[in-house]
Amino acid sequence: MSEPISPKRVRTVHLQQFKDAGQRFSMLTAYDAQIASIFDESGIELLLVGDSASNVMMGHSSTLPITVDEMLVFTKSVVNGAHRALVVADLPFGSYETSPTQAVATGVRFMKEAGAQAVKIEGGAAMAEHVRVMVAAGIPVIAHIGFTPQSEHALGGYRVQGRGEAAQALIDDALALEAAGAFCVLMEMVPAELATQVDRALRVPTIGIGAGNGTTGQVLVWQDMLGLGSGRLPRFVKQYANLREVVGQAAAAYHADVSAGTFPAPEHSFEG
Ligand SMILES: Nc1nc(=O)c2c([nH]1)NC[C@@H]1CN(c3ccc(C(=O)N[C@@H](CCC(=O)O)C(=O)O)cc3)CN21
Ligand SMILES: CC(C)C(=O)C(=O)O
Ligand SMILES: [Mg+2]
Repeated sequence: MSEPISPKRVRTVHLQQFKDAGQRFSMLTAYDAQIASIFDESGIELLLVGDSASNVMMGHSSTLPITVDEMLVFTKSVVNGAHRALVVADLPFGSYETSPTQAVATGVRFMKEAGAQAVKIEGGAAMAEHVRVMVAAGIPVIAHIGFTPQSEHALGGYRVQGRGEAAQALIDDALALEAAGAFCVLMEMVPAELATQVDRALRVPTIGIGAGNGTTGQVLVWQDMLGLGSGRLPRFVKQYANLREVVGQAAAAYHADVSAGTFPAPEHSFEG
């Protein structure tokens, strides 16, 4: 077993070192400074300011409506809370697909205005030229393939990608995006064996969500992982805590104290 990789500040080069050393790294989403600092201090290497903020922060039913300006606020907040982890911003739907020029312009905003150290875009080989031009402009890019939620209407719903004949196309997408200069390829809802095969076919590290145990890294949406939401969780989530219960019980206890007149007590009050 090689020495654990534990940089003072995580950079893209370290993620390559993880893969080269046969080690795994972790990514969680974050949308605010306090949660970012907790995950940062817990050793999470990568923080994703996901466009899942559209769902978990704003209450929309998909990622499609969130805007660049909204994502910039969440990204600035995470950058302010993160000291060690690498902060990656999701480029939202409609902000990069039109052209490599549009993708560079949006990526530059996330780096210049919010301090993101990398960005993520959804799409396969059709986005390879976008990635190439972004990387040439100095924007580190994670390529997101498999189930790409921004394309849910084109894909016909939330479903596993790359089964059967589609497997080769997914491998080809991954290779094209690596060749274009993506420093990482993220796979969402892909059969475990296929994701493992992609990780082995690529030099660069892979990150999985619903992609089994053979990717270099893993990512989850933090509210799913910590049990803050109310809905049914996707199969790929492991729930490590039940914050909804903790927070709900605390709020109810506060409400009861206020109703009963037991909060505030003298120690919470000021004398004249
Ligand atoms: N809270 C949250 N968690 C996420 O993981 C997430 C978001 N939001 N928003 C953006 C995308 C959308 N994602 C999702 C959301 C739901 C399923 C889901 O319901 N999956 C089911 C059905 C799979 C199938 O039928 O093949 C599952 O059981 O996994 C999958 C991916 C992942 N991302
Ligand atoms: C689920 C992850 C990969 C994501 O793209 C997001 O949180 O928006
Ligand atoms: Mg996303």
